[in-house]
Amino acid sequence: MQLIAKDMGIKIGKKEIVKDISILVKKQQFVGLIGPNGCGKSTLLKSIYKSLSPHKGTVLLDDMDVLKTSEKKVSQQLGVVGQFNEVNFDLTVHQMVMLGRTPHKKMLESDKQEDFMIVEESLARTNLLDYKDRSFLSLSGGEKQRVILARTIAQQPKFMILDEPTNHLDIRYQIEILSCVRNLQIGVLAALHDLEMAAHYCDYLYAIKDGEVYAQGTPEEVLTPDTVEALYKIKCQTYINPVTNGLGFAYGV
Ligand SMILES: Nc1ncnc2c1ncn2[C@@H]1O[C@H](COP(=O)(O)OP(=O)(O)OP(=O)(O)O)[C@@H](O)[C@H]1O
Repeated sequence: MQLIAKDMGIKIGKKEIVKDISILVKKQQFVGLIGPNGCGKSTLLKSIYKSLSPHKGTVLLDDMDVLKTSEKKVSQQLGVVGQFNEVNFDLTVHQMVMLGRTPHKKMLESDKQEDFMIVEESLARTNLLDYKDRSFLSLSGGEKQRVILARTIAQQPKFMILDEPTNHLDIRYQIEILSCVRNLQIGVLAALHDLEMAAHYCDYLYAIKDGEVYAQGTPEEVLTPDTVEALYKIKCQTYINPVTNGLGFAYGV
């Protein structure tokens, strides 16, 4: 599915947090949002997945007008892994991941064989098969994050929004999770802080600064020392990472 978020403007109180941003994610593209803390990435993503109302703008998933479509219909197509995933009630990991099937069910419809198979596959993809009977609340932050991703995979979305999906994850799981998402071969829009990960996984990047698009293009076009220095107000040099053969970054203040 293709996502077009056009002319998005978002105010919180009187403050304009997002000022006229347009984003395009072509079919099966992995697009990243980068930028310093507080620049408006989460706010923009929330407005795209209907958790916040923009004061202007349009969001199209193929020809579905997301802002004018019911949440249930949107969630049959759009999966979200948000930044804070705390829940107050306890469920097993298996039950949590089964919740991902909800948008595809009628009210009070019970779980079918197909749902169990999809949940099993989602647990396998996220390396969680051994955790399925564990209580969600007993898990570490990183394990919880993987369960939320498994739940979103079980939803079988055609497009995914990820807000800092690798928060809490150690380096190995950061790589595993982003590879897992990439392998889904669906359109993805993800806010990422790690620039090496962004360079490695993203086809296209939008750099956000003060609620506006400061730069956009391929990772090589956007992640130049000048742009990184302007975004984060640090010193930066890029190099070829000898392990990944991708872009590497050296930082200093
Ligand atoms: N409910 C709110 N009330 C007041 N200000 C808010 C609210 N939500 C967000 N903001 C402000 O909007 C700005 C953008 O926040 P946002 O969470 O979108 O940034 P971000 O780029 O995702 O940052 P981070 O990288 O830290 O997650 C921040 O200055 C934040 O304090």
